[in-house]
Formats: sequence, C-alpha cells, structure tokens
Amino acid sequence: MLSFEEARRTILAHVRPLGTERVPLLDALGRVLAEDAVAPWDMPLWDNAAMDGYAVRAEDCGTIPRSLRVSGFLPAGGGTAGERLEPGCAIRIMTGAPLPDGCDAVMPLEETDNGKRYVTLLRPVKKGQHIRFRGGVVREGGVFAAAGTPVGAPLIGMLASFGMTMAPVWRRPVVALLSSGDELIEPGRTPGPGQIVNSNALALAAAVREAGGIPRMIGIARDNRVSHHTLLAEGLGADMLVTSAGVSAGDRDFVRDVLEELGARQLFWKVAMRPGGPSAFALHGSTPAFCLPGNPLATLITFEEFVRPALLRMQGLRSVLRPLFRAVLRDEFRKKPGILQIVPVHLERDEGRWYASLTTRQGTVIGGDASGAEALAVLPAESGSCDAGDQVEVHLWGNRSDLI
Ligand SMILES: Nc1nc2c(c(=O)[nH]1)N[C@H]1C(S)=C(S)[C@@H](COP(=O)(O)OP(=O)(O)OC[C@H]3O[C@@H](n4cnc5c(N)ncnc54)[C@H](O)[C@@H]3O)O[C@H]1N2
Ligand code: MOO
Repeated sequence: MLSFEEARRTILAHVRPLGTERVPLLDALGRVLAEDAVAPWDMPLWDNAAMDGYAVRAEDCGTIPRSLRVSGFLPAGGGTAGERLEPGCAIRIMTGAPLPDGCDAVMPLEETDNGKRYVTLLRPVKKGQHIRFRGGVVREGGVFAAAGTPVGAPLIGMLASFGMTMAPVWRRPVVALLSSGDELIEPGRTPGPGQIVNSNALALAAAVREAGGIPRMIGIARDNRVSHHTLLAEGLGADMLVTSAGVSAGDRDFVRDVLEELGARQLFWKVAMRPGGPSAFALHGSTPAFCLPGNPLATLITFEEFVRPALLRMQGLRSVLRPLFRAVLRDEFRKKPGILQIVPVHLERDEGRWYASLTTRQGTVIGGDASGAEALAVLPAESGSCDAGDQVEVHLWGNRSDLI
C-alpha cells in the first residue's frame, strides 16, 4: 500500500499556485506575495536623526565636556532647506528629521545638559552615531520582499511606507465541499433513526478557511450515481474538490467511480495510515480532488495532512508542511508496526519540555472528540506501541497555537 509520505509527495507534485490578483494592503494579510516587492525609492529617503538630540560635527567634539552654540531647531517633518551646521555649532534635532548639511553625528539629549542657547556635550561623540543613512534599509530598485513571502504586519508596513495601497498576491482557492450518504441530514435538525448530521461539511469549511481557502458548500450526494454525478460535476468547477465519505469499499461508495466517469484520473486510493486509510486523490485536468473518509476525525486529519499542504501550495507558499517537534507522551498508545498512526493530542509545557496527552481513544473506528487537541502526534509506520514517558513527534493542528 502507498505510504503516507508517498501519498503526500504525489499530491504536492500535482498542485500549482493559481493565478494572481492585486488586493488592498489589509486584505493581503495572511496571503502570499506573488511578485518581488521592489523599492521605488531609497529607504530612508534622506539621512536623518535616530534620536532626539543635537546634530553635531564629530570633529568639533574632541574634548569632553564640550560646549557648542545652538544655532537652530529641526523638528521631524521640517525640511532642511538652507539649514547648514557651521563649525562650533549644534542644531537641536528631533528623531526622523533630515540631517542638516555638515552634520555627521547626532548626540542624544540624555548625553547633554539639554541646553537651549548653548549645549554641553557630556560624552564622547563618534562620527556617524545615531544617524539613519539614506538607503540604509533598502536602496531604490532593491527587492525588499521576494515573491513567495507570506504577508504579515511588518511587510504591510513596508509596502505602505513606499506609498503602495495594493499588493500582488496569489488567488485564494475556492474549495467545493461535498458530503456523501443517504443517512445525512443538514445541520440544525435532530437526527431520526439511522440519521447522522452532516457535520463534516462545516468542519471542513472551517478547516478550509483556516488554510486560506474559500469554502463552497455543494451539499449532500445521495447514494445513487445520478446524484453523485450531478454534484461532483458541480464541485469540479471549483479550484479544488473535497468530498467526505463514500470512499471505502462499500456497495454504495460511488465517489471514486463517478469521478472517473467524469474524466478525473485517480492517482491513489488507500494509504498505509490510520485514520484515513481509504483516502483517494484524483486530478480532473489540473483540478485536484480529494476523497476523504467519512469518519469525522479521519476527515479532519486527512484534510490537515493532505489537503492543507495542497491548499497552501496553491496560494504560492513554498514551505507547506508544519514543523515537527518532540513531546513526551503522557499516556500509553497501542500500535502495531506497519501503518503510520496519527493521534490528536493536547499539549502542555512544563519545565522547558512539551507534554502530549491523548484526547481520543485509539483510532477513529471508535470515534472521538478531538476538540481539545491543538496538535497531532505522528507515530511512524515502523514504530510499535508507545509507553507513557516516550518521546513522540508532534505538529500543531489548526490555528490554535496561541492557546497553548
Ligand atoms: N471493507 C472495508 N470497510 C471499511 C474500510 C475498508 O478499508 N474496507 N475502511 C473503514 C474506514 S477506516 C473508514 S474511515 C470508513 C470510511 O468509509 P467512507 O468514507 O466510505 O464513509 P461512510 O462509510 O459513508 O461513513 C463512515 C462514517 O462516517 C460518518 N460520516 C459520514 N459522513 C459524514 C458527514 N458528512 N458528517 C458527519 N459524519 C459523517 C458516519 O458516522 C459513518 O458511519 O470505512 C470503513 N469501512
Ligand atoms: O479512516 Mo478510518 O476512520 O481509518 O478509521
């Protein structure tokens, strides 16, 4: 059977970033820059003071204490037109103000007697001190953020400081979500005998949003070919299709068959992992289609491990896998070698180490509530059972890292 790693490699080898668009700076937050950001001018645009204090000439300040005549005042935002620092003088200057001609150092207020007509410098002065030099951050024409950089507050600040109001970013994928099964009823109703609320659609929609995509609910395909045909065809009109249930070996598991009838090419079905073993991945043209198992925990875990990296890659991110780190398992976990196992865990930090406790019973066949889990432990195929106190590899899950 295909290994978990091979399955993920196959997926990532077949997804590409979508097109680009220009959006207002604030809407670029959390998205990925689609073009290099190039400075239209030097930053800063002129040499300026990094401290409130006095603009001086270092050569005038050899012996300390040294008294200089205060010959002017330069607030931030004032021009330097006509301002020249004469030998033996100092100009009172505020942070950010352009330096006057002739000045080569700024003396902070705290290192002077703060005099108004004459100022006494109390410390030695070094040429160039407390000056932000023209082009010191980036020169005109220089790339200050490469295409592929995730957009956060600092980059939005840089773009804004160059007078830009829009940013080029990769488009957010529209993800069609389709559930399969006669037993499903829409959320908001109480299930009758044999009925199950279609919770997967909402859970997947939330996960799509967390990963930067735009969920589009297609509905519930009933257990017949016609219903699957109609809704799967509709779903393939999106940038990505994600289905839940109807993918194992049952008599009414139509999803994979009908996708192939619609012209999709199946790249894999069944992965040596638990939960999520029956997952399938197909391509319709260049549109990826993920068929996830219906078991709610299996649905969300396979979304996290397979769909999320693909969604991030489609939004232009290069690094799409969450970093693994080690945690000490608080509970034992029974497992046979041969299949990779993914387990929701609650993380705690104690004396510099991470501790992971199980939030569900083993496997998803039993089911389980993972709503208290902010991480997943990944137990490799070759490993056997783990005892309490063993180290395991974990990665964060969802966007809840700030809660731990
Ligand atoms: N002969 C085999 N049987 C099964 C296999 C197998 O390999 N061979 N795999 C098992 C595993 S593992 C899983 S997981 C399930 C996957 O089955 P399906 O993806 O076809 O899903 P269903 O059987 O229709 O549903 C499974 C379970 O999930 C719940 N469910 C389904 N849809 C939703 C939804 N939209 N919202 C919430 N919950 C949903 C429901 O409780 C179903 O009972 O197959 C095993 N069998
Ligand atoms: O994917 Mo199933 O839920 O492995 O247990």
